[in-house]
Amino acid sequence: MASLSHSGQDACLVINAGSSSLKFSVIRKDGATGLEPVVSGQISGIGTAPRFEAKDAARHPLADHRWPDGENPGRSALLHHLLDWIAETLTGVTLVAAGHRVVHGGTRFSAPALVTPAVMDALEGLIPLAPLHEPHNIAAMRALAEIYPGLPQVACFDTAFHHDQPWQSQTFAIPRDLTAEGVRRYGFHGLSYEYIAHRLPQVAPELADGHVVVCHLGSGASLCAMRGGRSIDTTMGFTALDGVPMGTRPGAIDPGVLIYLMREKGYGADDLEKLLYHKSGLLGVSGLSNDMRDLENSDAPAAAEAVELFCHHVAKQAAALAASMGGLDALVFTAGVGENSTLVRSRVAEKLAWLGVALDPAANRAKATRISTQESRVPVFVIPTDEERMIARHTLDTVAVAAADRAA
Ligand SMILES: Nc1ncnc2c1ncn2[C@@H]1O[C@H](COP(=O)(O)OP(=O)(O)O)[C@@H](O)[C@H]1O
Ligand SMILES: CC(=O)OP(=O)(O)O
Ligand SMILES: [Mg+2]
Repeated sequence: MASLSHSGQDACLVINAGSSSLKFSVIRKDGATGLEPVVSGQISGIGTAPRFEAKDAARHPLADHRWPDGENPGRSALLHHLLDWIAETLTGVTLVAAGHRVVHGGTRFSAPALVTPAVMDALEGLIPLAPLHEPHNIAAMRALAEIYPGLPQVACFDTAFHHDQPWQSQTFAIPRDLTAEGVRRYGFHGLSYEYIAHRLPQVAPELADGHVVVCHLGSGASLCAMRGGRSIDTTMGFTALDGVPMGTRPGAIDPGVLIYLMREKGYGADDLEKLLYHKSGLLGVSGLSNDMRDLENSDAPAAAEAVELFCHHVAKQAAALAASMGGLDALVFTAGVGENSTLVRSRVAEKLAWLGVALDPAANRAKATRISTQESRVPVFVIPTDEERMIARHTLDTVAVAAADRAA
């Protein structure tokens, strides 16, 4: 077992439970404002072929473990594997806080919150709005409370970044009493978009006030229209089902389909939830896999069709978001698929050529930061996201404010 000794260093543990992954990072404060990862990694391929990888600060491998075929450990076993590994490996690091990505904050949470039993109960109430994520976010909080009693924990919300969007981006065309109850569009992947909003001015200062569409394409996928670093509109809505197709979710679907399935085929709420969260998207269309890598490596026509449908909707939504904010000055790709799939980026860009998008194939293959040609009217960037860094920053700030309040 590798051991990392960083004696006397105060650090923040970050847990980010996505739909196909469990990402983590231990991040220490470096000077007054800097943050430096001590160790980071993820369990990817949850539900298909789980793999645990961890790297030290210099990105040298510390762990790489795959479970044997047929042994498919559940979420809870994988979380405990991860937490045991962290406890055994990180000797000498003093954890001063833990931060969690929490997918849904509902109407109550629009900023990071210290985790208390009452907060956890409130988050339990949001499980029906994010069944693929919220239970795992809460499970990580409860597990850490047992292993590290007294460690301050902070919930950082995916919905918070979208909180101040214009009303027309947040409102469904339904009776106002339902809107007032909170049946509205919230948007997700906000920690990722917030990180990109912070990185973009460093990568392209001339775009500080530009109209930017950010494509967060992972196992869950959404797009965000951003101007001046603020969210103007996004493709996900009340839940993380809306928008573009994903690993196992369909994206936007005519609600009439759901009424048809209920009336004519006897579907109940649980059947619909299974269909929409677990059996649709790339998996449903290909009949093979929810993982973009498997589809790109397959010769099956249905795999190619699934990739094509995904790219079709990403391009269509990018154009819709450009209309929503009144322009398109740059396009950004991020997250698992956005950062790694040359094919998806190139297909999406081809479909947006009429808007002035032109990729440089060599730069695209090389995963350069700027992948468009010099002539492209719309520059295109690949910017790796870092939700964990965003969570660490919010967590340490929230804990410091709480300590100052107690001292006052
Ligand atoms: N080299 C690659 N080529 C294509 N797709 C990739 C590659 N590496 C990762 N991916 C895709 O990224 C997805 C995971 O993205 P990620 O953002 O980590 O997801 P999430 O956080 O939603 O679980 C995988 O399901 C896989 O489809
Ligand atoms: C909100 C969401 O879909 O998250 P992820 O992409 O991490 O599954
Ligand atoms: Mg994710």
